Amino acid sequence: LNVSDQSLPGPGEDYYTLSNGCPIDNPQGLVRLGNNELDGKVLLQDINLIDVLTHVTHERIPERVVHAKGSGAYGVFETTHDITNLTSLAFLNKVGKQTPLFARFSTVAGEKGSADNVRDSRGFAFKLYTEEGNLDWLFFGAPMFPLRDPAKFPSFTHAQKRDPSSNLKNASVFWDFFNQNPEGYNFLMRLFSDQGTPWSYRYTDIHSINTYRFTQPDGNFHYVRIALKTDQGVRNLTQDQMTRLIGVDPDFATRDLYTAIDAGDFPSWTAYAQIIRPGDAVTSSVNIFDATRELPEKDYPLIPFGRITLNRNPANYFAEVEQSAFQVANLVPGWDVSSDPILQVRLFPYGDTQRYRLGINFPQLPVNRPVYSYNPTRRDGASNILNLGNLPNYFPSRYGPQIVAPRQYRASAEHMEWVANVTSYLSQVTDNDFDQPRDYWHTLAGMGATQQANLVYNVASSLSGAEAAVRQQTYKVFRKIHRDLAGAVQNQTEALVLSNAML
Ligand code: HEM
Repeated sequence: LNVSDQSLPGPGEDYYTLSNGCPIDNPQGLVRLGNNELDGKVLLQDINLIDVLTHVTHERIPERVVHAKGSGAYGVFETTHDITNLTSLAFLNKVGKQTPLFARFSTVAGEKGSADNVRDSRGFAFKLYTEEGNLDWLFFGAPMFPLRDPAKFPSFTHAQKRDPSSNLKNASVFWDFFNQNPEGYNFLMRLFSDQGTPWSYRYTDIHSINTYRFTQPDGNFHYVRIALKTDQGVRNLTQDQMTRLIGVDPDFATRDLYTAIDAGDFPSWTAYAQIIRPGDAVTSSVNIFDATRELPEKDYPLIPFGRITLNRNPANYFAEVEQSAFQVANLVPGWDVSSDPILQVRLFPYGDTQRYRLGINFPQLPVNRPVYSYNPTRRDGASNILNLGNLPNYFPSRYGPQIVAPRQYRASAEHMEWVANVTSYLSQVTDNDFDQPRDYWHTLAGMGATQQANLVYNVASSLSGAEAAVRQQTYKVFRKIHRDLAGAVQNQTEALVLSNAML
């Protein structure tokens, strides 16, 4: 008996059954007492009815607390350049090597049924099924994150979501959060430019944001940030195009990805690494462990090393996309985290929420399963499918497999020794936090005649929904970035407030 194969109807098996496989001829019928057309009592004996009703009432599982609306696809990572001098990652050890992967792309703040094309960040998660285990990449569209202090994550998440009282999105709360935490304005500048409303997932560049480490078995390592540049070209929507599109097709980005792959028009991204030598971390122009900061391409050029192509749609959305589970903690030899506090903290919540969302045995689900995994103490638990058969549940054991060649993961960790005082740390906002937003304001001017104006219009559309005190505070923060930007935002927002009041 192969318990991992689900039996689906085949030729000659086209009949309905109870959940135990017992054939039934009338699955829509009712077992009841009484023959009268309108009058009869349903019996508990109606096994089929009780089974199908209890199944439907148990259909829903918790949606992801963030990134709830998403699309998935299978594909392949192809190594295009030799970077074995930087990392021992097995899937990069030969030019031309192909590694299968599963990807899930998402919006961040909206619920599972929310519209795709809203102004929001985009999440891009990849599960690379490498020969040395699953490597998960959980990246963003923007090259920076709004936070560098992880304990702010729950407030940030709540401020973007629905008000606990009205159950409405609340512009005052959203802007107040960022005014209290202005290190996030660098991220806001991207969010409120047209980059915040990408045409669809296929036309978006992708960034690791956090600094990771490319490692070697001898303990050497390089810091690295990854950029995946879309081969389709970047394509964004204006605010008005977004509003119209959401009205016409709230699932546009989902449809765009699915239909492109279905038609054989496979989207792809070129993978680049930005490398920082360990000794350069302290002299770098930006703090490489600060997730609110972009790592400038002029200082850290993009080194190409691969291509991701998506080429197959999932057969079943719930089984494969909804139940997919990506974790920063899914590391493999040659790849490791850095001291970035956001990244360090991200090692914990993904597995934790997935144990709640999917149950303890979620790594056994086909989409999450690595090519090989073995630890005899990982046993039992709800809905266990594999459970290592008759192998002993302890180790080492004379009754189990004899492990002949233990492999090490993260060998480089052994070479990092720390002696330090325990401190309570909270980062401070300084003028430096406004230099990248200011640079971006100037960059927008070079990106096309309307780009600065679009950002101002996009901010005004949102900020005009906030209370006067929050608006005034927002103008103050924008003034730290650029007087022209602040002036334009103030004029347009207050004009919108006035015209809304007259409606
Ligand atoms: C303190 C910081 C962060 C925390 C606590 C956090 C937490 C979470 C949680 C709880 C989920 C839902 C996971 C699930 O239900 O399977 C999630 C999803 C996700 N996060 Fe984060 N996150 C943080 C920062 C980031 C950053 C900086 C990035 C990108 C660079 C990121 C990318 C993603 C992506 C792509 C997903 C969606 C995964 C999927 O498609 O299933 N997160 N995050």
